[in-house]
Amino acid sequence: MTIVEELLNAKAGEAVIREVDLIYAHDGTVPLIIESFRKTFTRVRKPDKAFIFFDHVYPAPTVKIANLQREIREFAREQGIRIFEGYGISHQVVPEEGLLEGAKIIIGADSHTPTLGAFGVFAVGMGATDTAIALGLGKTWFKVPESVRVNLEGRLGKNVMAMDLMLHLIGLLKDFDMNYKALEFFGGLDLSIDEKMTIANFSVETNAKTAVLDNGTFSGDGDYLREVTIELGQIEPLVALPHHPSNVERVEKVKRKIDQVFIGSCTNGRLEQLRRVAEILEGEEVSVRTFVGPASRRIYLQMIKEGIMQRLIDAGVTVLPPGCGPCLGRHMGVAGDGEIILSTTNRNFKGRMGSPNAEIYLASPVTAAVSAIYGEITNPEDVL
Ligand SMILES: CC(C)[C@H](C(=O)O)[C@@H](O)C(=O)O
Ligand code: SF4
Repeated sequence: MTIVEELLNAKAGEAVIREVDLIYAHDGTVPLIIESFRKTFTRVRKPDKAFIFFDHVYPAPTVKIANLQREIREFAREQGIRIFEGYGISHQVVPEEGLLEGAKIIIGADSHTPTLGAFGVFAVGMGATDTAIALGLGKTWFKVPESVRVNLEGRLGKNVMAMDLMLHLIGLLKDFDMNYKALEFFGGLDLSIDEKMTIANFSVETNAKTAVLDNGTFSGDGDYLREVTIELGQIEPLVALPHHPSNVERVEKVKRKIDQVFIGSCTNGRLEQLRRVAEILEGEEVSVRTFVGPASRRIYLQMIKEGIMQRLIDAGVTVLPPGCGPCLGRHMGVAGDGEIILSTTNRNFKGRMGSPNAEIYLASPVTAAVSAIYGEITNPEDVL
């Protein structure tokens, strides 16, 4: 069986109905869910298994958003659902706050819900209507996806991160139709959970339905659609050029002056990544505006304890409150016309971070940190 078949206890291609162990949504999607929910239901079936996170545009920057957030608070109160305000990005806070305990099948009203696949669970993103139905019924239907198997061998080089591995993989799969397929990763067991979450998170950009990493308990002896083996030691620092994450190039080939750097998000805003950034920036100074957004409050606190915060601030970085930050171009550092942004996030579509006339390049936190010092996209292998 593939991992997904094991988790859903059914063969690929079958349609199954399953109880959902955990359902979550955020300030960006709850208003639509409420609208959908009210058409059919009055009560959330399992309020203790449902959670709301304020992470996307928080604290509210406009009256309109403040009012939407009031509506969400009211709905949550009425239904007995807990809201996590100011805790950080949902996909990070769910495991950090222990909400994943005992859960195997998870749905989230956010496309990056498969981030949780790093923990060996089946986690998928759903739209507002499907999420509303799952909230009302406590269960939902799935078509069991077919899987592509990725074998990770060896170790990443010292200046290479999980983000580079994923840029490499998205390049490899560029012409392969990943629609409604799952990515299953085997090997790489010595990668930290922070980096494993980057792998599961970025998998979404290949168009995969979900991703799951073997935690050593799965057989992985199923029928895979395709098998890819990646020698981690051979991966070089990479960058995604505008306007798609699969538009991958070796960093050394991209000489581009930049206006802004953002290091953070559910892709790369965890401790392992921010520790690397702080090591690189220690005693240095950034030459372009640089924002660092910790993915959660716990990470933020740990940054203070470990002296990461001090080193970043000394280097001229602006540290943002925990949350999505400028990742989706709604607040806290939106891109202006003609600006060139280097970001450790997962999407660089036109207009994603603000102006449609801005250009967004995606890279690892290591590449982003050295580039922030030099003010242009810089190969870490040349300078570290
Ligand atoms: C706003 C939200 C619905 C969206 C998503 O689902 O992914 C966002 O998190 C993103 O990264 O584009
Ligand atoms: S950090 Fe970015 S990619 Fe992640 S949930 Fe927020 S907006 Fe989506």
